[in-house]
Amino acid sequence: MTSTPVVSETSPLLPSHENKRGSYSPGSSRQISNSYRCYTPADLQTPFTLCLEGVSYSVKEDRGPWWKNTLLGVRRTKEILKDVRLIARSGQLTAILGNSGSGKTSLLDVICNRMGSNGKLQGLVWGTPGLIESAGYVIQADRLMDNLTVKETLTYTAKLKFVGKSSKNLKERVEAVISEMGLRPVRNTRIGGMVERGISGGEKRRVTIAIQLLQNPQMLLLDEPTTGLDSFTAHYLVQTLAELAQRNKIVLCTIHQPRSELYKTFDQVGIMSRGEMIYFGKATEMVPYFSRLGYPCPTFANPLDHYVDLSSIDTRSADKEKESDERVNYLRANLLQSPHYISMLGEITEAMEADDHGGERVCVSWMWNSNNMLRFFVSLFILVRRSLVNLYRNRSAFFLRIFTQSVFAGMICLFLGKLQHNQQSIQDRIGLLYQTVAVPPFSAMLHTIEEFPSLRDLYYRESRDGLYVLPAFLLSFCLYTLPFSILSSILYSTLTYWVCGLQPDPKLYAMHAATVFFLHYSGEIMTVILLGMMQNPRVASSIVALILTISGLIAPGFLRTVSSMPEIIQWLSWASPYKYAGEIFVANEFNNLTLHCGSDPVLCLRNGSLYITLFYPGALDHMTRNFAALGGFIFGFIVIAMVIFKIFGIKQLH
Ligand SMILES: Nc1ncnc2c1ncn2[C@@H]1O[C@H](COP(=O)(O)OP(=O)(O)OP(=O)(O)O)[C@@H](O)[C@H]1O
Repeated sequence: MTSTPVVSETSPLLPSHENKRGSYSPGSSRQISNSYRCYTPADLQTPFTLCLEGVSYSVKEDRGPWWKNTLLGVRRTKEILKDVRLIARSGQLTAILGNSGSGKTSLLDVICNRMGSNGKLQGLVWGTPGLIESAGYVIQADRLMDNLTVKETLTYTAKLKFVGKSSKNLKERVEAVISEMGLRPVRNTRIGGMVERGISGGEKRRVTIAIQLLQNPQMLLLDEPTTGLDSFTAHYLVQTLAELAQRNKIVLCTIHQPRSELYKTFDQVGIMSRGEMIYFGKATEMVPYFSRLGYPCPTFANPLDHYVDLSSIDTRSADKEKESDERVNYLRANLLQSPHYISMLGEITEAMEADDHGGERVCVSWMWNSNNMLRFFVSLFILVRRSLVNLYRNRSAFFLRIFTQSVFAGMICLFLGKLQHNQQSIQDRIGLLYQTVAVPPFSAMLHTIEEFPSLRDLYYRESRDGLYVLPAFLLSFCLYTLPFSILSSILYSTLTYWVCGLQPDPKLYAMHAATVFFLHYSGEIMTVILLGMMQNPRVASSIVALILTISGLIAPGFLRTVSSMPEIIQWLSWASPYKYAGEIFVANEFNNLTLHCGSDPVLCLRNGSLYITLFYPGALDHMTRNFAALGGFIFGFIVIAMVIFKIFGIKQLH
């Protein structure tokens, strides 16, 4: 097996997990070389082979109450895969079956090097050079953008995947994949979501598979591709997978409750229990094999279902568990001694000995072979455009993004009316400014909570597929929300400022609107930070709401003068954008504001500047500092978001 190296180093923009990819597992007895070799698809030789030799995978799991885990470090090791051996060759469709929790998904994760960081892998995952690195992995859930059509979904993915390729080539590839997956009739139909119906569940699965086929992988791994589909659609999908395999690909899928006819569609079947293989071999030999062991398949029973049940551990009672445990041990022991399994072990050894790459790590060059800077900016542009198109198609969300703040503003205007210049109007002004500090970040949070989680989950999948890197994703979200933030802030400010009658000076108005924008935008990014830490949007929104409410209470000084607050709270207020925004609003509005005294000339504030002197001393001199601080907060929040996503990593999605 020879191949031509094309690029000798991986890209610095490559996500860290990409750099770790290699044909050899950490526990491998073969030596792992530090150098990378890169291949173009043309270098990937046929036939392709995937071998697993003695693969065991375990994770550290928390045990007992959290405080014990945290303080005493009590963790137990959980074995997920035990001594798994298998071989799959191009042209074969292999199905991995097993009851829930038997380790099917973990097996695919291990093959594709997508295990979590708390896992320990032993044994060897070996593939023809470039095979594993270029593999397509179809996860259980369809993470797609609801409002894009099938063709648009594939076109955007192709653009992200093949930066620098001509649009004619991309179009051809997209059309080819659409035809391959039988999506022609729905190519211009929207994907659809919970509210607006689009293509069917089976078609969504096909789109998810089509995405992986864009790069024409030689190996396709699918985690339960038929889950949630009716039996006809599931059958049709598995037939498609068999056709894909016939095009010289390795297709390996885990599957739940397949129809009995599918039994003949699979070339190989693996049945797992407790992380061990109970059967691995040709599908057609499965029934005779189990029959020889004394477990014939009853007439009219689905052999796949029957033998999965047979190899499952029944935990309903201690007796049943013991009995099923003994049966599974018996089946496992027999598999290890069976002639077809022993001959497969020989094939594994033979396939790996034919490898002349000596354990070097490989990468596939076409994923990252274009100029990195160019790739970064092109992916940024595509991501922004894709998000905008997706949002624009959802008219209600699109208009809400622009006008929600204006509705708030309208309510405030209705409530306050035109502000007077009497003594009571001081209170009215402070009330208006308090709302102006509180509303923008809150309304930004509402939109981000609605839109960001699905984009984030898409990022988790697409970055694992090597489409783009974290900075491109986060910056694309910042750029995508920027025009909405600007527009809705201008609308909000214009309404409240001119209808309520704040100081009629265009320069002061511009400063007021800019401050509203800074607050709105910082609310967006603060929510992104929380959504990077927490998967559950409800928890994230509660925490953001709490932070915003507390900040609104203590930082701008509208409810209680800052100087009269306990010192610790005064210090805390420095960490909130509200403090700086509050000062700008007050300085803007109260400076040289003429106020009438009415009937009581003694208890009277004739000039707003006095209000500033009393309650916001120095606010007029701090204007530049305050604007710089607001800009700094936005920059800081973006940096924190990057760090948070780095720390919390790319979630494993199934
Ligand atoms: N990172 C992890 N930490 C702790 N336990 C894990 C981890 N990954 C997998 N497991 C456990 O390993 C076992 C096998 O999980 P896996 O998802 O591979 O099963 P499965 O056969 O795909 O199940 P299903 O058919 O329900 O999806 C389960 O008990 C699961 O809880």
